[in-house]
Amino acid sequence: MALAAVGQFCATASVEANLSCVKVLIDKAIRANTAVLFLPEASDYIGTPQGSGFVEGLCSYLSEKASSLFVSVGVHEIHNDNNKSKNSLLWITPDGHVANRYTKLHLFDAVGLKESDRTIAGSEVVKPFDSPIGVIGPAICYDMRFPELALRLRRLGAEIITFPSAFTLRTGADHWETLIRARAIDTQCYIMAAALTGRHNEKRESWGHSMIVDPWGTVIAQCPNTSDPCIAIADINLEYLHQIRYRMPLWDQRRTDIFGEI
Ligand SMILES: O=C(O)CNC(=O)[C@H](CS)NC(=O)CCC(=O)C(=O)O
Repeated sequence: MALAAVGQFCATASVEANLSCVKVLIDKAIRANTAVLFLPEASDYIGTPQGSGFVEGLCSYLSEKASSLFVSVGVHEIHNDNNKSKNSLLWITPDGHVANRYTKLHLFDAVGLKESDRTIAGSEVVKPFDSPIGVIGPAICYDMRFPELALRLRRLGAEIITFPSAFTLRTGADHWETLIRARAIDTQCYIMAAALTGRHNEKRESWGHSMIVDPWGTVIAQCPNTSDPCIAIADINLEYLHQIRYRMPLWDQRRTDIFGEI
């Protein structure tokens, strides 16, 4: 049995307050004996940041805990181009070391938001990497609307796909659960969808509904509808995953002769 958690909270512009929330979530995940904690996109701040040192603070807190918890967290990373940042996902080992990083490929320029004004897009798919719960393929939020990325991650060996998010209220209500379950069903992967929730500032509010979906598309854990920091936990059962892939062998049936290799 390997337990994993998705964490949810309401990030604001205060880096320090957000770090405090994340520490609470780390404590909860350790107490629940989970192997990995998945945190939302932009866990360091939403809006114009006040303060800095989020990643350093998270890493040193985690290493002080001397637990076996791994953490996946979405943050803004400095980029030297026009004061823009990268929207990145970091994979942090229990000793507080950043061992892997993915930068969001698809920026959210839609429904009145323009992420590309302050963000540089990534330029590569990151090869899925080993973890105590299985092989993880990294992706972020709006990336989930481009199924070719999730399919590529599956082809490269992913058993688990991450979508740390900060979905808008409207698109969240209409699309969030459907998109996540569709990606789980078409990749036959576990999906870890940790999301920010609540009102971040006068302009932004997020949908929340952090969830874990299994490779059959069933929602097996979901955070309650609250702005308080909380986690949802599920068992990641790779035997079950392999059964599903064996009984419905989509990957042997792809018409690569017609559509090419994904
Ligand atoms: O802005 C930041 O600091 C952090 N990044 C985000 O919140 C991003 C870009 S605005 N949000 C999304 O991608 C929402 C996607 C979405 O809601 C959908 O696909 O419907």
